[in-house]
Amino acid sequence: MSALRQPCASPPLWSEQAQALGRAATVALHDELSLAPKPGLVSFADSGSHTDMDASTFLRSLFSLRRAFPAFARLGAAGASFAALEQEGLAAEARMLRATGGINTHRGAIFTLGLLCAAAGRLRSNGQEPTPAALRDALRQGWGEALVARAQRSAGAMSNGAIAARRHGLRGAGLEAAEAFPVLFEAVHPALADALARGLRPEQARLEALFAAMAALDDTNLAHRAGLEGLRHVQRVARDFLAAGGAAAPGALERAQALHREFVARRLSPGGAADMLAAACWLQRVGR
Ligand SMILES: CC(C)(COP(=O)(O)OP(=O)(O)OC[C@H]1O[C@@H](n2cnc3c(N)ncnc32)[C@H](O[C@H]2O[C@H](COP(=O)(O)OP(=O)(O)OP(=O)(O)O)[C@@H](O)[C@H]2O)[C@@H]1O)[C@@H](O)C(=O)NCCC(=O)NCCS
Ligand SMILES: Nc1ncnc2[nH]cnc12
Repeated sequence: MSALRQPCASPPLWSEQAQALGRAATVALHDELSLAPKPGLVSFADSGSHTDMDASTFLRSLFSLRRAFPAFARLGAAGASFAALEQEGLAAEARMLRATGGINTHRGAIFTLGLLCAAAGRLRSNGQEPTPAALRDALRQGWGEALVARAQRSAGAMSNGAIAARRHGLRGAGLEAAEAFPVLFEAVHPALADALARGLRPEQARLEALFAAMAALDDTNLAHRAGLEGLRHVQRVARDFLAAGGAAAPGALERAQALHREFVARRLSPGGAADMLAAACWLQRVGR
């Protein structure tokens, strides 16, 4: 057999595409990190409501994850089982924790963006575009049943998120995934896409998307730190911000900055909403 005919002489096209899908996830996490002001969250400006991490902790975490997201996309392209994705996710979490000295920077993001990369890899390997609708279908068809079973199994788990979800009857990360991320696809990504279509600058559009996430998500980080009252407060102020014209309104940046100060004073940190922003930035890059 000639060299040209040998199977696997060069990586298949979808392997390069998996690399691009995964790289877009790392870039999207950087998009999220670099947005400021961002109420209660870590940015290059400050550490928000956190005393154990700053932007350099997040950068170390990002660097440690650079191979994980292409791996998720390749697994998706190869038709991998949910168990294989979970194994990759746990290995990525372990690398993140080694890189950050045990601090949880991106556990939720590994889960959400990992699943999205896997779904996009699956689509690309079938010659399909990772549009929002196609991604939701691929998630449901590929791993929907396993995600539902996982959400039921983990209802008794002892993670911060599971405890908060149980105590307050919230839709945590597992349930969002089991329903193919309704908040991301129905609220956060549309807010980002619409803001860009209206001509807002990328940073303004990301601020709008972050507030859309804060308004709609049952963010278990908030409930863990500040109870149901803290979560509902954040959802209310986010809805008010959007109703007052959002990121395009005069004085929006000052209002976001004032909320940042208030959240820091109350130790509020919408980490789940930050993950939704990153996921929307990834979607904007790969699946318009
Ligand atoms: C499915 C898991 C993500 C586990 O989820 P679970 O709900 O059991 O609990 P947590 O371990 O608490 O993690 C959930 C993280 O998901 C983000 N999040 C919160 N609410 C939502 C929501 N409604 N929808 C989607 N995502 C949500 C959030 O992640 C971000 O915040 C973290 C940093 O916050 P911080 O304030 O520092 O929090 P902590 O250090 O935890 O506590 P304190 O400082 O307050 O004391 C950071 O992770 C952000 O990304 C939640 O934290 C998952 O662990 C799992 O099953 N993994 C398996 C492997 C895997 O990834 N598989 C992937 C493919 S199958
Ligand atoms: N920028 C950020 N600050 C704090 N927690 C987060 N979780 C995800 N992104 C975050």
